[in-house]
Amino acid sequence: MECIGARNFATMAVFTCPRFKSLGRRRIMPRKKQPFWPIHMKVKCSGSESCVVVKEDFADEEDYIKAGGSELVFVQMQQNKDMDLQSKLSDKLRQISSAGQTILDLVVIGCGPAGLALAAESAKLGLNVGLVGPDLPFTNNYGVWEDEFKDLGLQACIEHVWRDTIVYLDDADPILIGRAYGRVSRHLLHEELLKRCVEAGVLYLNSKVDRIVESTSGHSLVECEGDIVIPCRFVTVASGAASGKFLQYELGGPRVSVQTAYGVEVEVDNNPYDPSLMVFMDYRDYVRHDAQSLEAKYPTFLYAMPMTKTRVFFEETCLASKDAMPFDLLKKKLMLRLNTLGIKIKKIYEEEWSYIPVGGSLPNTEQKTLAFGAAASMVHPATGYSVVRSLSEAPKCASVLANILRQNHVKNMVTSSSTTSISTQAWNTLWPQERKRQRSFFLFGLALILQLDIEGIRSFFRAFFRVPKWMWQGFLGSSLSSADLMLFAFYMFIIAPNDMRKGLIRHLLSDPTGATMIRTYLTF
Ligand SMILES: CC(C)=CCC/C(C)=C/C=C/C(C)=C/C=C/C(C)=C/C=C/C=C(C)/C=C/C=C(C)/C=C/C=C(\C)CCC=C(C)C
Repeated sequence: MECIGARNFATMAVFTCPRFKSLGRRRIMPRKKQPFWPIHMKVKCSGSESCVVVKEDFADEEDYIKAGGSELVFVQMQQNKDMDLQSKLSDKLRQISSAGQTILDLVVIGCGPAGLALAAESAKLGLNVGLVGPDLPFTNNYGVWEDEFKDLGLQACIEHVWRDTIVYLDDADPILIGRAYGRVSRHLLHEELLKRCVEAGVLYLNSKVDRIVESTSGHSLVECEGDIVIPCRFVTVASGAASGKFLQYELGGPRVSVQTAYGVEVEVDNNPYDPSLMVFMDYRDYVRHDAQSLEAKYPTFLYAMPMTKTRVFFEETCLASKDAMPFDLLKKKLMLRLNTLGIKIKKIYEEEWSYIPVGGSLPNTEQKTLAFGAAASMVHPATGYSVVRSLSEAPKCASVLANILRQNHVKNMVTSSSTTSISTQAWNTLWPQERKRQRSFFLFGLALILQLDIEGIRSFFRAFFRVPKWMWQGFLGSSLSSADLMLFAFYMFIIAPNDMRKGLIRHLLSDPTGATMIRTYLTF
């Protein structure tokens, strides 16, 4: 078995889409037309550490693309500490399901931040909760606004805080945002969420779900590998954007776009960035590309976290594009940028490839199976951020599930029609009309960004960061109501230069997302 030729396997997350067969130096993906099978391979890395490659399981490539458009591959190191905790949970659910007597209130599929948070919050409210998914640590380096993470009581999981955040759009005045930014330790966050699950009594099963079926008594049966079947009242899929195999999405919605990024955490000489400031976006030109070139087709920015003067995490990011920007190109742009800035890389600690589907359709809210996190289209379409929203909505979603179960007395009496109607109630709480209005606005914004070239993006963000702080903060944090978003739109319109104003009106009148937004706003 071969690994990707990265220098450090400890934290590398790799996401590829079918277009990208080659990542870094070695080819690890099955070629087109080969069947898609689950891969679970142990690989020897440095010393006693071992890596695991896991690929989601789909019937075929088409099925996979339908499910979310991308092929997901995670390469990561298993860490004993995290694994020990999960394994403790593991045995219990296996025992219960083999005894075949207990019907759980809720089974959550997926052990990422969204799945763990929802499982813990639901169990805290007294529900019998099972959690099923692969036994793996988190892979992503999350960046968050410090105040938002503090509000979630997760401050202790932030490993580095910058007192302020800066945006460079051109060589003129940079924009100081006036908000502290933090880097989340994925290990601490994982441990904290696991601890919450253990304390709340979540039952864990380290397995892969094959299918979800309905029993004649109205319960759902979660069929896992190894002939384990878990009966439950509710199933919630929280296994990320590629959860399409268990869910149906609305037909005719907007196409999924993609946010791609390539990052390196490095030791450098000549770092020009102030270590007390987090660089949220650096859109300055470092090399002039021919307007027709592939590089110009994908406007990118640098996202940089200077941990010290010499240790920095740099990430070249394409905010959104219709087709995923090739990773080779992202990497090339990053290296050219660093080179032009005179930054000399002395050592690479880790590399990160990030592929985040943004936009796309909402889940079909008539289905019985529920979804949460990226599987429930909770990724912010115009920014790609999702972890804070999932963590902050987990208690609300859990309390809705708990109330619905209580009100319907389904602990003693479940029929297929009652569970369908309680699923509808749960879906309506997750995606009420108000949320749909907000999302239609974000999708309109996403479609706008997609058609801008680098100059257009610069003037757009110049206007964006000039609206009152509560507006742009609320926009990024998905906390503006649909009415606030209208106010924000008018504000942007007023302060925008004339050509941007024309562009906004043209986009509103001609892009299908404009018509959808107006329709959604008028639906009550
Ligand atoms: C690993 C992981 C997880 C990750 C990695 C990756 C990265 C690094 C990422 C990053 C990202 C970022 C930084 C992002 C950011 C973003 C932003 C800032 C965004 C923003 C956006 C904005 C928008 C969209 C806006 C919009 C606006 C609008 C739509 C407006 C409109 C207006 C109008 C229409 C007007 C009207 C008026 C009349 C009619 C008069």
